[in-house]
Amino acid sequence: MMNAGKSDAPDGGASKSEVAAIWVVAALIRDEHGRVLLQQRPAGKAHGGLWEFPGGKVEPGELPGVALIREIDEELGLALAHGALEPVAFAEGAADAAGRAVVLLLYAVGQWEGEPYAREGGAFAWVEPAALQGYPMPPLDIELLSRIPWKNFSS
Ligand SMILES: Nc1nc2c([nH]c(=O)n2[C@@H]2O[C@H](COP(=O)(O)OP(=O)(O)OP(=O)(O)O)[C@@H](O)[C@H]2O)c(=O)[nH]1
Repeated sequence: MMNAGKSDAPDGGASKSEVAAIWVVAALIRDEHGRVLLQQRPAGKAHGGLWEFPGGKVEPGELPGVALIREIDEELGLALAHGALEPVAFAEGAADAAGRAVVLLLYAVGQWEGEPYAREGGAFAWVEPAALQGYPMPPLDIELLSRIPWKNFSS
């Protein structure tokens, strides 16, 4: 049913034509022990100090999987295998005052190579799945975490 009043839809009430989506991709990377790689956002940036699934913005015209491979190489120096990316969950944020909404796509990474190092500074950590909730995260990463079907990823 159409809602003529103020909307509580994901666009936060902004007119649809005023909302621009930012597409962001993130990786669920696990090591041989089943631990998950988290990255800490640098202080001074939006959500600074919070821990997120590593990734970044999709560039205009770029395929999400290609963006994820690029971002993980740029940020952590890991090489992901394109054929081994599996969509897991997504989360969508309300538009902010500037009419900007974020759509965050999480991919499980079946195969990767290299040793992570923080190429752009900041910290990263390998975290047991049961301990992930102890790491303060931005809102959409919290949603993704709640949607991960862990039974599909038993080690
Ligand atoms: N991972 C994540 N990103 C979010 C959330 N909410 C939200 O607005 N974002 C925004 O989504 C974008 C993620 O892209 P990014 O990781 O490349 O961000 P960045 O600050 O390094 O951007 P930059 O490359 O322009 O410096 C950022 O603008 C971040 O603020 C959220 O809940 N989780």
